[in-house]
Amino acid sequence: MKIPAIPADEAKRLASLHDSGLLESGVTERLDRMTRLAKRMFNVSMALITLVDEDMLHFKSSAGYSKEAVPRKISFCGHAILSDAALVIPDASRDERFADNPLVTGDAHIRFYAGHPLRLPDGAIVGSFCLIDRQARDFDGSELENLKDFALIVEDEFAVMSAATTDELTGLFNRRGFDNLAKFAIVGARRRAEPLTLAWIDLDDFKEINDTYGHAEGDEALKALASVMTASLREADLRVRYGGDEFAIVFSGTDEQGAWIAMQHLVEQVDEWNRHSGKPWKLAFSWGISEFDHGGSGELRPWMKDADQKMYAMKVKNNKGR
Ligand SMILES: Nc1nc2c(ncn2[C@@H]2O[C@H](COP(=O)(O)OP(=O)(O)OP(=O)(O)O)[C@@H](O)[C@H]2O)c(=O)[nH]1
Repeated sequence: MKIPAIPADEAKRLASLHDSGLLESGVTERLDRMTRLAKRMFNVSMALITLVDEDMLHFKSSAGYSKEAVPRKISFCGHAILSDAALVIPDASRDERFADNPLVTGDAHIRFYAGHPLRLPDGAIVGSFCLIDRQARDFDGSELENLKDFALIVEDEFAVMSAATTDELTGLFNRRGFDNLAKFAIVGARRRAEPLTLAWIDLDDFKEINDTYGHAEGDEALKALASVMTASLREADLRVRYGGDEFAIVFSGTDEQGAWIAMQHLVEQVDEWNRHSGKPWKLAFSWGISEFDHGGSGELRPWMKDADQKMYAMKVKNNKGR
């Protein structure tokens, strides 16, 4: 069996996939309609929209298949993301790359596979639109064109999904993105019995930057904080501009102490930015952190409120009361 190679731009690809929020944003009816339609139209056992992360193949939508994920190492889609063109395997049992693959020899009994890579708007190939059948079959040129059209529609859908949850100015998740993704982060943390910590951030004296130097310069300050956040935090940390000069970070697999260390690092990086920015104003913020209470109600709002109140206490303490 041939294990899929790792793409040359893997780190960038994974960063785009994680930033897109697609892994956490759950199933959507519009994608399900596409896989159901493809399954019928091509008359195959399964039609899938997959996402390939570090280790696993995730099913963003699946018609005819009920598993949540399979290891990337044995996946067909791990191969499909390596090229711009579709990967077509008429009979996997006769293909040396796949003949002894457990998905071919085992219960899944895959014979035919056709997968078209799926790109995000920034060009990163994050998964594939694929058709699978339990019988060997051919796939002609017009079917290939149809498969490509399905893939292009899904790419448009990914772009819309990502635009709806992205803050245009900073590129971070927006309020809608936060509301969707934080709920998934809670569900995941509960399932894995892992800590989850929220940081709430509010810029200090931001109105003064706007009033003294103009709105465009205020926008520069918001963008600067976003880029320092992106550079100083881990890929898996969810970075959000909640609105105005309010930002949030969801630290997965991190307790309050870990989040505190990450926030200290962010404060240092912002200080460093201030030293070299050449701007007449300084970036400064107040912050509060709150670890998710697994024994509590499981609700998002009380958790946000707790982090916001701690942020506000810091603001008052620093004589920066609103
Ligand atoms: N430039 C710019 N300003 C914005 C944007 N959204 C909100 N604002 C402004 O952000 C300011 C937020 O007000 P405050 O929260 O009182 O700002 P502050 O001066 O940081 O107050 P403290 O939090 O008490 O330090 C308001 O002046 C809004 O007009 C934006 O997208 N761009």
